[in-house]
Amino acid sequence: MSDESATAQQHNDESAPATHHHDGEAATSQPQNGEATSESRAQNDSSGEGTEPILTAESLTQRYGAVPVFEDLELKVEPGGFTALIGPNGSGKTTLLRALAKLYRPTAGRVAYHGPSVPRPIGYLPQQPRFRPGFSVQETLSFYARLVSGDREHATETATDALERVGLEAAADRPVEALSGGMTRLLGIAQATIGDPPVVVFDEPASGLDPGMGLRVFDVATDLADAGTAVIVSSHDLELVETHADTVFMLDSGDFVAHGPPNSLYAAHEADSLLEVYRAAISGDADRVRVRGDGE
Ligand SMILES: Nc1ncnc2c1ncn2[C@@H]1O[C@H](COP(=O)(O)OP(=O)(O)OP(=O)(O)O)[C@@H](O)[C@H]1O
Repeated sequence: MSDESATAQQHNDESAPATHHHDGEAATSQPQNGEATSESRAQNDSSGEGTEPILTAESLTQRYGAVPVFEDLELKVEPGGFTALIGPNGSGKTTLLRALAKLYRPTAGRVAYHGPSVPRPIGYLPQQPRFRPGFSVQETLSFYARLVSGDREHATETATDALERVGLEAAADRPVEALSGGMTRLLGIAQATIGDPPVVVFDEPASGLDPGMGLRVFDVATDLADAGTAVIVSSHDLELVETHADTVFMLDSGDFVAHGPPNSLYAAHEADSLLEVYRAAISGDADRVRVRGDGE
């Protein structure tokens, strides 16, 4: 299967059509306020103080030719934490998330998974999930379930559980090519959680979604974190991030320019919102996309 979101083990082509993929209409989504959930969770500081990390990046460096995307990044992710990665377009979020999902070998440094030995340690939602047309939502997820566990008998049940997790069960029989963008992303999230990986990495899961659906997606991620999964999410929606994330990493010019729980970041930057922190911490002209290697 070519979908990188499948087993998160050394796949390289995120955009390659997989054996299955998606598009969808939202099933009923009743947005919940993720803030209370986030607050009720322990404040996990991904600096790793006090809790054993489940995923670490050490001296992580990625270059394309001579052009660096990031250099010597250090990162620790704890079980049950909601970690958000934010930063300007082109700052390297997708590149970093794919490294964290162990989908490619970085130029230097390493990503290490320290969790339990399971068939699927890390689930991954690509920025633009695609599924092979001609299959229904249920068939698509059943396929992934068989792929991850090798268990044909329980594949349907596993697929149904994953669909219910994202509220997409009403679309179970719909062909994946007949799903809306939001439904497709929900299917991608369901796919990424097949096999209950201890770590999930979601690349811009709320991108292109209406506000209710975006909130729903972040609430699903919060539920996963509450259940003990280490959740790593990139997003440009700073409001969703500040109401859901335990820890924020702000990536800019190849470095983490801010890192910590939202409240700590407000205090450190004398800010009242993540947007204010973002404006204070991110360098340069906010009106222009900075292209790495172009004058940097
Ligand atoms: N395969 C590649 N070859 C060369 N350069 C690449 C490649 N993939 C990414 N880059 C460059 O690496 C930088 C980081 O890209 P990346 O997609 O990781 O950024 P991002 O923060 O996810 O951006 P966005 O918020 O726009 O999705 C960009 O300058 C991009 O052009």
